Amino acid sequence: MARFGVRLAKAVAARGPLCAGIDPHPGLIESWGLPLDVSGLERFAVGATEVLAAETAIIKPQSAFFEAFGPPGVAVLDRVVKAAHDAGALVLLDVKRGDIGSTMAAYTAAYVAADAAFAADAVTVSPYLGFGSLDPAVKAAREAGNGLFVLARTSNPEAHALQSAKLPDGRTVAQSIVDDAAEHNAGAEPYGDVGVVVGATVAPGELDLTRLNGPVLAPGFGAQGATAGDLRALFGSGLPGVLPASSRDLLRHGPDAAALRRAVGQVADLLAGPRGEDQ
Ligand SMILES: O=C(O)c1cc(=O)[nH]c(=O)n1[C@@H]1O[C@H](COP(=O)(O)O)[C@@H](O)[C@H]1O
Repeated sequence: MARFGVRLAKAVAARGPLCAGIDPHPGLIESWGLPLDVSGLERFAVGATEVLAAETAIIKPQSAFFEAFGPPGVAVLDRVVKAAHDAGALVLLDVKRGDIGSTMAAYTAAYVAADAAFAADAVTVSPYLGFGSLDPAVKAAREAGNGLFVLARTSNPEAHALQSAKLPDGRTVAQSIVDDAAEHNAGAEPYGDVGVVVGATVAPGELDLTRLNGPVLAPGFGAQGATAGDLRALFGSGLPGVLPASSRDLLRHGPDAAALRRAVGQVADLLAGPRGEDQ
């Protein structure tokens, strides 16, 4: 199997950069007229995935909403991963794992090793036990042709104090994470397998991504207030390697499949700009 970076670039070239989030919030499940139980979760999440994964390059199921239903919810998450692959999308499992290296190795076996229990193409990981603690995951993901997205500068307002704090060498914590990811991606074409997460809500100029040579997941687009214009101001007008991610703002258009598809098309138009620049 080709490397994750190669597979992702190909999928984005074919279907555009939008990453559709599958976040089964209780309020959304109910707004789709479904019961707030595992059957409702399954109809919501698999139904949304079947539509969105046929339209987008990459789907990002948020594990927390499935875990909230206990083991049967996690079984639904597994079905979502399979449904996304059946519809031709890559799967970025949003689990935000991060632990000491030996425990990371176990998470790797769960998500991104060659014979992982969940067949994700990539997962979100947290570097706040030290970027080096992620090394077992980087190694195993690479060997399996999979990828990682490392939290660098997240979209939530609480993130600033910690992630924008300065290290003794003058860089911010977030910049040091981007730089560590860049080392893993050096020389890879079209880009490497170690992406970073940079919220679409982050102020332009805070980070230098020029050496990253990896994909950038940009959540916060839509429901958290960031616009296509904000994305262009933050990442440049071509948005190279950037995957704007939206969950609630897409899912609220369901359960009607045609309405969900239309919502994806509208977002794609906004991202393509320039007419939607300020919307
Ligand atoms: O890693 C993420 O996906 C993530 C990082 C971040 O900085 N901010 C952020 O909102 N997310 C996730 O992205 C999704 C955002 O959902 P919406 O705000 O509904 O589009 C949620 O699943 C969050 O957990």
